[in-house]
Parts: sequence; C-alpha cells; structure tokens
Amino acid sequence: MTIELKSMGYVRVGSTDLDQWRQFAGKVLGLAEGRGPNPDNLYYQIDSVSARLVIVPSDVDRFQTAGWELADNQALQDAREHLAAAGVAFEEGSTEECAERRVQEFIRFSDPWENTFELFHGITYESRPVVTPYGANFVTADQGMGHIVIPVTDDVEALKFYTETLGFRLRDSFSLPGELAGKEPGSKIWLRFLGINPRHHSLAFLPFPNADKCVHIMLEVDKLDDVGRALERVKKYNAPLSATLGRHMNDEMISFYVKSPAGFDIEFGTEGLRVDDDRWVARASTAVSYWGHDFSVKQ
Ligand SMILES: Cc1ccc(O)c(O)c1CC[C@@H]1C(=O)CC[C@]2(C)C(=O)CC[C@@H]12
Ligand SMILES: [Fe+2]
Repeated sequence: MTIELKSMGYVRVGSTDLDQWRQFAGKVLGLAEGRGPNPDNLYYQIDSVSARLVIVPSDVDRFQTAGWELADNQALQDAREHLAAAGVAFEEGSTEECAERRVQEFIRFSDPWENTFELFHGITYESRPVVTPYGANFVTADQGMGHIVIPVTDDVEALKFYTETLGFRLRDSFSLPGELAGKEPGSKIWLRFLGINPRHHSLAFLPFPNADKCVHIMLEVDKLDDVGRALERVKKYNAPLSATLGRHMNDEMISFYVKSPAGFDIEFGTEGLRVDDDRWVARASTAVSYWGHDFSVKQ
C-alpha cells in the first residue's frame, strides 16, 4: 500500500498586510479574486477550483501550508493508515477548517524538517468560468495547481521520506557543491525533483536550511505571451524580480521568479514538460537552465 497523491491542490499564506497581497496576486500575477467563508481572508482562483491560494491575516508574512489532493475518502483513509504505520503523526482538520479550505476532509502532518502539509479530498469548484484579470489561462487539471520547492537539511532522508512515505516519484536530480551546506569540499548535495502526475515536478527540495519554509511556488500559464505580460507588470508595480526569464533544463519551463510579500518567490512560467510515468526515467540535469534565469538580480 502506498499513498497516491494526485496533485498540489491549494496553498495557504499568512500576511501582515493583505493590501500588499491584493496588489501582488491580483495585479502582478493576474489571479482572479474570489470569495470564501472568512471575510478577513483573500481567496484566489486560477481555474474552477473555489480557492487555490488563500491569504490569511497573521502577525508574520510566511508560507503556511499546501494541500495535496487524494482521489476520495477511501484514499484519504488509506493515507491515514499508511502514515500511522510509518510513524508520522497527523491531526484531523476540524469542520470549520474544512469549510475554510472548501474541502470535504483533510489531515495535517509535518515532515521531519518542519514543513507542514495537508492531505485532502473533495475540493469544491464553481459553476461560473473563471475570468482572470489579464485573460491568462493557468495550466492545472491533472497537473494540479503548480509546484513547490521546500528546504530540507538531509537530502538522503528527504528522498526516502517523500518517495517511500508519501509516494512521490523521482523525476530529476541536480547537484550543488556540498560546501553550500557546510559539508566537506568536493562533496555533493542534491536538489531532487519529484512528481505525482504528468507535471514534471510537483515538489522539489533544496538541501539546505532556509528560514522560510518555502523557496518558491510555481504557477504555469498556457501562453508565452502571458509570461511576457506578467513580467511587464512586475516592472510596472516595482515587484522585486528574483531571477530573469530563462528556460529550465529539466522541465523545459520558460519562467521568471518574483519575490512575493511573504518572502518566498513565485515562479511564473509556461511550456512545462508533461511526463508519462510508463516511459519516464529519472535523469540528472547538468545545469539549472538552457539559458537565462539569472538569480544574481535578486536584491
Ligand atoms: C533547477 C530548477 C529546475 C526547475 C525548476 O522549476 C526550478 O525551480 C529549479 C530550481 C531553481 C533554484 C531556485 O529556485 C533557488 C536557487 C537555486 C536553488 C540555486 O541556487 C540553483 C537552482 C536554483
Ligand atoms: Fe521551480
């Protein structure tokens, strides 16, 4: 028995200044503001799902959690048994918390590096088509909301945890010099890219500590023009660019990175690779990008 995650379903972020997020999510990223049960929160849609990105008032600006989607109640029950057998503690989401996430049921757990995630089923979706502010169409459906990169401190244990315990599949690896993590010169640490659906990676981990529990979240649109338009809005609204436009080697995504009000980056891209698990073999990329992605612009 293994957990069968379907996709990344939603992301929740704490904010000290919701107006900053209103401008960033609505005007810079071009997400559609929706409605939800708590009038104090901001709810964003990128497709028919009621609430993909939720901004919650908080005394700290930070990533809170992401929800991973399971097929149904039976799959969530299997996941509870699997986590219990693996010795991973979890909590049940309350009725109010489920209503707030617009899901039928969820559980919450932490990985060994204090990254908190949720597993859910039964997300709600809206009858009216979503109309985003600048007309971009986001690539979701079987590929989910996008991908997330999180920090871990032990890449060997993290690969075991995310593949054996949570059922992610290894899609690509990229090495960095061990010195970056205080290891001996000449050693390597591994950035691992893991998938659960045709999206090349839904989760990646960076093998060194980061005070923020999120390095970046990637959102994908279906046209290069909408990446270009978003990049123009980054400049127009003076949002801090973290990396220039480029094309990644492993998933072939053309993207740029912009700093969100929570401190982590949003990667905004297009043309990400779809993979077929029956044919895919895990590879090891030898560069971050074919071209571009200059991270030295980061302030
Ligand atoms: C290498 C790579 C391929 C596809 C991606 O979607 C993707 O986000 C990345 C990683 C980019 C990554 C980063 O976000 C933060 C700074 C990083 C860790 C580096 O120092 C090298 C790779 C960079
Ligand atoms: Fe990424």
